[in-house]
Amino acid sequence: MTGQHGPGGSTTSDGIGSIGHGTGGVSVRRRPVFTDQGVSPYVELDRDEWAALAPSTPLPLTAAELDRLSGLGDPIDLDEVATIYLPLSRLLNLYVGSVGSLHRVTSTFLGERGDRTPFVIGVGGSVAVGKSTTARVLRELLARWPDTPRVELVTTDGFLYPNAVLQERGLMSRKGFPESYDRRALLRFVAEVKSGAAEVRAPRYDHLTYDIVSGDEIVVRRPDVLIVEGLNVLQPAQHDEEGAGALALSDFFDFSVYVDAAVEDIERWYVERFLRLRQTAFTDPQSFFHRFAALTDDEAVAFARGIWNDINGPNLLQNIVPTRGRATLVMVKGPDHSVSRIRLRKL
Ligand SMILES: Nc1ncnc2c1ncn2[C@@H]1O[C@H](COP(=O)(O)OP(=O)(O)O)[C@@H](O)[C@H]1O
Ligand SMILES: CC(C)(COP(=O)(O)O)[C@@H](O)C(=O)NCCC(=O)O
Repeated sequence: MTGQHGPGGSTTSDGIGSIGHGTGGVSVRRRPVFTDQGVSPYVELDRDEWAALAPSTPLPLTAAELDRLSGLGDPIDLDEVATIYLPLSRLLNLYVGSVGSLHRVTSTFLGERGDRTPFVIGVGGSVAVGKSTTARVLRELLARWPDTPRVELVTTDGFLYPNAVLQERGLMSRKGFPESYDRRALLRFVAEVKSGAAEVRAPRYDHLTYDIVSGDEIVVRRPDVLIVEGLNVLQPAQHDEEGAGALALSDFFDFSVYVDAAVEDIERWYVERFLRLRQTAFTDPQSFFHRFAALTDDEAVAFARGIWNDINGPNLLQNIVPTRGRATLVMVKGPDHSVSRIRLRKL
């Protein structure tokens, strides 16, 4: 995947653009991205160009808060948050304002009371690319903007079919593939939250037992922002037997982020996380992976690579990468997780 990010190709010249409005008002040259298919809808910014958009607001997170945020022991550093994630939260904050105005215009036109509906953000990408970390950082940052104090984060794993169903359908080794989810239930969930329903419930997945927790639920109560994080959030609509067009989950997104990196880096992050979990979560006798806690390092690496090669790698290439061009923003990470480039949809 290296060198094939986003709608592809190298960047060429021209166009002027600025995010402006509280980002320092920087005016920078923006270049349309040309691909084999023609002009892409994205503008591409390298790390420095993006960093120049950082607002002058003081960093609203303390080191202690960041510690809490980090995925599994690899804390994201404060500098990365200030440089990359804070400007992104400002852009999202501007979108929240604009989408709210549009919504009010529609309500006025319809002669309705303009109740605010949650702003919905999708965060997609491979297993182990850093979706959860990105989503958690965005949740903390967005909650600090005055107009979006209530931010809920939901992961799509709650909509995986329970293991018993996956086993019955021969899908246990396809966990994370689109067909391993109850996609209708997921779509209904997001549509209900977006429609402003007072209380919407989702099932909960437990990574420890590797299964849906029966009788447990996540309850979402009219947040200002809902972040939906998962492998398949940008999948196109499923068509029914008659071929009639259905809605895609992303039809309910006001903004979406695809977290991208080279496949070899993501595989390494997956193996490293597996090794860390072996020393922590897997030592719990309740863990689905408990039997692997006693593996030697070499055996554990071979086992994690096996899962990557059989499940997560093929899912990334077959199902997830093809959805990248549907995101509003593509965040490209280098080998150390630092963001090297950002593509933002302008057209
Ligand atoms: N920005 C980051 N800086 C440093 N480490 C990160 C960053 N994002 C993710 N990681 C680490 O990479 C691994 C995968 O991240 P995670 O957010 O759990 O991925 P996903 O939700 O996509 O499976 C974790 O071990 C996490 O700590
Ligand atoms: C639970 C997941 C499918 C991720 O689900 P998501 O929240 O992205 O919908 C994934 O983390 C997973 O467990 N995949 C199965 C292969 C593996 O054990 O890595």
